[in-house]
Amino acid sequence: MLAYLIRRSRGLMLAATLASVAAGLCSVLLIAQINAALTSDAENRAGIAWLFAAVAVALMLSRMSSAVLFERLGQHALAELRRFISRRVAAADYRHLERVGSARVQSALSEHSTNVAQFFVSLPVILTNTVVVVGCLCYLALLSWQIFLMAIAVIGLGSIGYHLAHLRAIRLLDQASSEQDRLFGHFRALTDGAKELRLNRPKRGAFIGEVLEASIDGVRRLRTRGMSLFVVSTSWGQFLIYAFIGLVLFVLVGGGPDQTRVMTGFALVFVFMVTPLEALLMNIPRANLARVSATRIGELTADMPGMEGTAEGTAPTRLERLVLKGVTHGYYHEQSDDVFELGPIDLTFEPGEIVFLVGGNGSGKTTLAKLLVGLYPPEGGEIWLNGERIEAHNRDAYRQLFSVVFSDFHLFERLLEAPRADLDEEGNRLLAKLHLQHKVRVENGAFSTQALSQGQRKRLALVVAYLEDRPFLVFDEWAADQEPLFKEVFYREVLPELKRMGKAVLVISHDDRYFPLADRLVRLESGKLLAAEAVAGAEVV
Ligand SMILES: Nc1ncnc2c1ncn2[C@@H]1O[C@H](COP(=O)(O)OP(=O)(O)OP(=O)(O)O)[C@@H](O)[C@H]1O
Repeated sequence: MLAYLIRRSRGLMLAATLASVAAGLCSVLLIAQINAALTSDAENRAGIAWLFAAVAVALMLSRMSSAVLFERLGQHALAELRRFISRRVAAADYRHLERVGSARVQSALSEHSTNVAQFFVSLPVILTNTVVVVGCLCYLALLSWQIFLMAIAVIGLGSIGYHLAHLRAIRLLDQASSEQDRLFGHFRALTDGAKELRLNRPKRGAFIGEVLEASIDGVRRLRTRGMSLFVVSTSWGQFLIYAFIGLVLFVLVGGGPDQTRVMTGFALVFVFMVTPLEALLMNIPRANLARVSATRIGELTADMPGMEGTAEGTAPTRLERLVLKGVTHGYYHEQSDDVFELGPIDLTFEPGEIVFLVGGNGSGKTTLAKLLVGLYPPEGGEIWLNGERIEAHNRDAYRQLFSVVFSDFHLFERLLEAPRADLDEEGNRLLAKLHLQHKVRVENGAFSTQALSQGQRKRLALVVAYLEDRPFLVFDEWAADQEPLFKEVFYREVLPELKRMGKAVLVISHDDRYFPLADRLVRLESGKLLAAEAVAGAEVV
């Protein structure tokens, strides 16, 4: 994921890296000038002063550009990631998305994306300071190669300890990330379940104390342990630096003729090198946190199969005949280790026909609707539309045949679905038909408000389905929360009007007094279509 982001903004990345490296080099040059000024005689100093001033200005400019460019990169990366994740989620296979759940997606879009963007803020610090440290080591090598080798040995020793601690810390941060994904689900429950939590004190207490806070604490504990390990390894690294400085200054530098020059050089280089080294040690953990988050985002999006056939096929505009031949679908329930099997289902739909799908709770009506409209590809059997078999490559085009109001429908702020010139006019006509004209208007392609009752919002969803003007409409218990007047309007006015318009309509319903209005009644029981003779009333199956 990080590599992908770096590739996406290669030019900016290169410029920012060059600016960081230039800043590092200028820093090292500056220390060399200071050392030269300390040990040179008066007449050479004027030349050194000009060089010093030039390098100081170059350092300021390169630091500025590197920080600005990396800030830009960070924001760019954040926007890019959010775009990327949103697109992947929008295009993901629906069944897979149901399994992943919204908490993981929310976590990836917010915290993980921010962590990854933070990587680009840490990167210039890491780059600049690496150059400074490497430059200082080279300068040390020029002053004394024995001490240089010593420094390398100490750095090697420090790195091993640092690395081992890091491996453990990253594992802890990874566990913290998984817990955090769960935590985002609990945050959602905090608002989605606001009513239930207020009405039931023991439930509220248990949820807050045992579920939410336990999860908050879990993230805190794992993060604290992970980050503490980083701090411990950072302190270990810092200790080694000072141990090395002490060793060189008090033990290794003998009393040779060059002693003052070498000692001044070392003292300067060390003092100069300590801050970059510390900055390096502090910023590597942040980069690692970004890596953990990037891996999470990578996992979420990589095993998110795209919807089939989104790029191909023109959407069908006509329905002549839709046939389900022995289609099946199964849900595996992990906790109870059982499977819900729907089908095999054989059904045919034609334009201008109102079909009622009825059955007890959990009999598989919604699942059958999802199969019919192509949200679930059939695990067995076939779907044929107008003599053409629906397969992976044309499934997305096939889905464009339907308008559905599911029982857990979502209303978008804008009426995105119907780019037509008379959208406002037609929308307001339909609102009036459903007695909503005094509550809400369609203005500039959007509903003026959504602050309505659930039944009223469902009427808005019906307006949207009308405006989409698709050949096949599916209503999943649309009338369930409507008052008797609107049940009458729905069953006796809306459905016949849709029939007259030549639409095929599948109505999932529990309103048995309206069953005789169906052209055909399809009854499901435990995932199986009931035999025709078992249903009284309208024509069956
Ligand atoms: N996303 C899912 N994951 C796993 N199992 C599911 C899922 N959705 C439904 N099921 C299971 O499939 C079975 C059928 O569910 P479905 O929602 O299709 O029934 P239904 O007839 O529409 O019920 P209701 O009248 O209550 O809406 C149920 O036993 C349910 O447990």
